[in-house]
Amino acid sequence: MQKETSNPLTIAVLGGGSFGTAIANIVAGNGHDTRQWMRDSESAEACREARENHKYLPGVALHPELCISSDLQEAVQGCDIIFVAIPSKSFREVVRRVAPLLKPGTMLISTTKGIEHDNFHLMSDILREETTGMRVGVLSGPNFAKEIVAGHYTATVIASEDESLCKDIQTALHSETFRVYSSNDVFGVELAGALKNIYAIVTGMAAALDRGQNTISLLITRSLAEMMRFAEAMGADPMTFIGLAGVGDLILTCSSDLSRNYRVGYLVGKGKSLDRAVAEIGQVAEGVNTVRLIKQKADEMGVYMPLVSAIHAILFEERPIPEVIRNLMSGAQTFDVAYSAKP
Ligand SMILES: NC(=O)C1=CN([C@@H]2O[C@H](COP(=O)(O)OP(=O)(O)OC[C@H]3O[C@@H](n4cnc5c(N)ncnc54)[C@H](O)[C@@H]3O)[C@@H](O)[C@H]2O)C=CC1
Ligand SMILES: O=C(CO)COP(=O)(O)O
Repeated sequence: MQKETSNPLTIAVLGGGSFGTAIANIVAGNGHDTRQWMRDSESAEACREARENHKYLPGVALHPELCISSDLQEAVQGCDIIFVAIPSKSFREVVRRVAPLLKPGTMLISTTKGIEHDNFHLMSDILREETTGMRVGVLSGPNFAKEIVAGHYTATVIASEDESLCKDIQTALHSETFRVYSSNDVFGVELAGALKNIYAIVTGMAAALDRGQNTISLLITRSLAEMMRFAEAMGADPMTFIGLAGVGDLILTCSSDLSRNYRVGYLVGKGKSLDRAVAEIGQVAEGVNTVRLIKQKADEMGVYMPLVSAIHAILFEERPIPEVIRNLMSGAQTFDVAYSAKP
């Protein structure tokens, strides 16, 4: 359905996958001049002709006014807002290509829940490093692309130190079924989105091993404790983790096989190799790389993250699952809640 907007903007979405398509459909539906860029001209042509992104969101009609292009310059020219929905592995390469094509003051919004391979740069770091004079934000929350396009009531978070950017993104994305909350803790929101993928692998594995709801609840709650402990050690605000981008996305991703990360864990739990599981899913599962990076960082900083160590041991150290579970269950029994509202 087309919504009238009093302030139509020019918006590009970079990335031809499921989340890029979902975001592009929302903003086009809100009456903005919207272009979706995908690198492959054949895929762009197929989406244009069928008015459907058959590979990533089969059966979902693309908005009639959404313009799909494989020409980067055409897609981003004159844009007020650019959403970057490119997997972390290729994020820098795409931002570097797009940087010289932007007008000053463009709002650049990452939707990517990952950490750059081989270093510890988050996507907003890359946006700042590769461009000058742009306004940067991060979008993250409990947001399965498939449920967004199906019109399920959904909320997300826009994080930026730039308050007016937050307002503009809230207005551009808000619809009858989509709400956008704001935060000024960019690092916390972004870290939460990346970290929760690890724990979705863990709970997917627990589901494959036929563990019940007690186990899932234990895992989700202790995952949150670990995420907050790590966030605090890294200088983020742990309270951000009790919001939509933290516990909201953690519950979502750890409870549903719509999550690719959960499915990786499930397949490994059923005996498949990690490579086989990733190949079978055929879409990005950011958590696999994030496990490696967080394990390394937590070890360097001396942060206690038993679930990260456990899933790392299973995925990358060829340790048998029963042995890893035994170790986890025999670890020290400490305080439940380490944070207190009392002064
Ligand atoms: N799918 C979802 O429900 C959600 C995904 N996200 C995040 O959004 C990011 C993107 O995810 P999806 O769209 O779901 O991934 P996807 O696997 O569905 O699609 C990724 C897209 O990126 C493109 N791509 C890969 N390398 C590229 C390159 N070098 N240049 C240009 N394009 C390239 C692929 O061709 C594909 O179109 C991920 O970091 C994910 O964590 C965030 C919220 C929800
Ligand atoms: O981040 C997501 C939902 O909020 C999607 O999770 P997956 O990348 O595991 O599919």
